[in-house]
Amino acid sequence: MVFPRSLLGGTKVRGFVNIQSFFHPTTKRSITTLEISKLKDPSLFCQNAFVNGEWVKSKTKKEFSVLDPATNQEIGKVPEMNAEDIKIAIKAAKEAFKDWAALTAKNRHDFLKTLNSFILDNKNDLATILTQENGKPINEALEEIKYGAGFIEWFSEETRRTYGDVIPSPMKSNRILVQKQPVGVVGIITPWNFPNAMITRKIGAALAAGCTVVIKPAAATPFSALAIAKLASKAGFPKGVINVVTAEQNLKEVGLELTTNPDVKKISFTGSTPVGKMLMQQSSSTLKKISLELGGNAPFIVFDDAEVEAAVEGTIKSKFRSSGQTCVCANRIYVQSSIYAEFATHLSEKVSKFKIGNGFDQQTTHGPLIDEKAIKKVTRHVEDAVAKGAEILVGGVQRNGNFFEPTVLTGMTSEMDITREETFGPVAALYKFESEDEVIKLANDSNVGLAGYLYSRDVGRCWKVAEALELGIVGVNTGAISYVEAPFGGVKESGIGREGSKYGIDEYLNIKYINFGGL
Ligand SMILES: NC(=O)c1ccc[n+]([C@@H]2O[C@H](COP(=O)([O-])OP(=O)(O)OC[C@H]3O[C@@H](n4cnc5c(N)ncnc54)[C@H](O)[C@@H]3O)[C@@H](O)[C@H]2O)c1
Ligand SMILES: O=CCCC(=O)O
Repeated sequence: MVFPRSLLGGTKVRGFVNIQSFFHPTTKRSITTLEISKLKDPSLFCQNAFVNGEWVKSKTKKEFSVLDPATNQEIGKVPEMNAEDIKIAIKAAKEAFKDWAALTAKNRHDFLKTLNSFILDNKNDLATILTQENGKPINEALEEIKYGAGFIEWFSEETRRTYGDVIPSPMKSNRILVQKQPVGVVGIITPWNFPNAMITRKIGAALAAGCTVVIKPAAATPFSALAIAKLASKAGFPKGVINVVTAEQNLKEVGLELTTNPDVKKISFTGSTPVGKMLMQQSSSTLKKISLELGGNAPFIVFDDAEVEAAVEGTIKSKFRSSGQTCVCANRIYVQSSIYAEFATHLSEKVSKFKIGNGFDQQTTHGPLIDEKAIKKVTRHVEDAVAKGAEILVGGVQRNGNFFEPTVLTGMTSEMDITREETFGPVAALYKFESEDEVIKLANDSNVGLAGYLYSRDVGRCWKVAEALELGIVGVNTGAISYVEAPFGGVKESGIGREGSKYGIDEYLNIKYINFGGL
């Protein structure tokens, strides 16, 4: 069920917002328009998988369709691969590994630097492919392409800094040497919400370290991954170093092959916590190294000494990026009681001005959700909250297809589903709190710990609360936290390992200790 307009009281909800202004008529654009048909370089739109330097179909001869989430129109088809196909890709990556790992760091730097410049040269086409398959507004897609290219550039530089150590030995005749070596073939599994950057964040580090990769992108967004492979192939990467495999129905057997094949030495996964746990379990059979970037349930805390306008801006940045479909999106917004009403009013005013629509329309500020399943989850969260006493200040309604109105809820309590589950949609849920100790306790009352945010002008409080939060990432007086230079990752059930930053490359390196004697 979705909320009928009558339940929301016509065009006004609690005197705040004209919800009619949400609807962006251009959402009704012709479903025959496919922006990918206008690419400057049409060869970037690839409908085959990429294995051992070749564009291939599946042994199954089957394909699956990829839909534009804004219109549900088919964009194209990619191969439905099975375990046999994946074995071939893994074998290619294994064969390529020896030579790739043996290159000098400077050689690998040069390959990655070329890929970085090819991505930037083609950023408009890559953004078009991304918006077509993911739905996010074109300018946001462009930002993602630049963010994604940044990881390739960053790790092209880090490859030359994989330093070892010489450690003082307890023996006069010996020296303890530490060398870092690539782990081998890496299986990479990525989600649909950042179809470009979640791949480049991993392959940048893996390739820089000297590993080769088999990438399995999300079934909803394979074209961004295949476009990266096309550019890598144009950049001259040797065959087998980068492979991209695709699957939808055969997901389980493909995942099983990647996680149990003894030639894969590491799994790097970004996605939901339940799938991450399962892949970790499967990977234990061959004891693979593992990195997991999983779900979050970000607390966003606004103390009464914060600048309310700045906190509202930060909330919008954090909560509504990609229509709420990021792992670091604010999920529980805790506002101190004395400024709660003021904060809710300001936030609602801003949110009511958003324009939902097709990502290719310049007026659109927020695109569709990825699919019907996502709409159902958001709807369930809103319905559950309302049934348990929350009030809708703005939105709360599904529009046509995969569009959901950006929503602000007040009167949230711990019993509501949103408190425990990541909504992954455009719902700002406001909770009232009284004291610092209380809000730290509430924020930490979660099985996951990826990102969180706090706003206050009291420096002592900022330090104390930031250190007390059980999270991998804390934004203090900012709603933006993602940079290639910063370590990205969570604690608790949000995952294992860090991506980006100077730490990211270590996830793809083994430490070898050489006891050098006879001196
Ligand atoms: N921590 C991070 O850096 C980060 C970044 C982005 C997204 N996420 C999380 O990702 C989730 C949303 O993404 P999603 O819905 O695509 O997650 P998901 O776990 O359903 O899927 C992620 C990837 O895993 C694949 N997959 C699913 N089942 C599989 C199986 N049995 N074997 C092998 N592969 C399998 C999917 O095809 C996809 O490629 C959210 O929970 C979000 O918080 C985390
Ligand atoms: O969705 C999670 C990753 C988004 C980011 O890198 O900021």
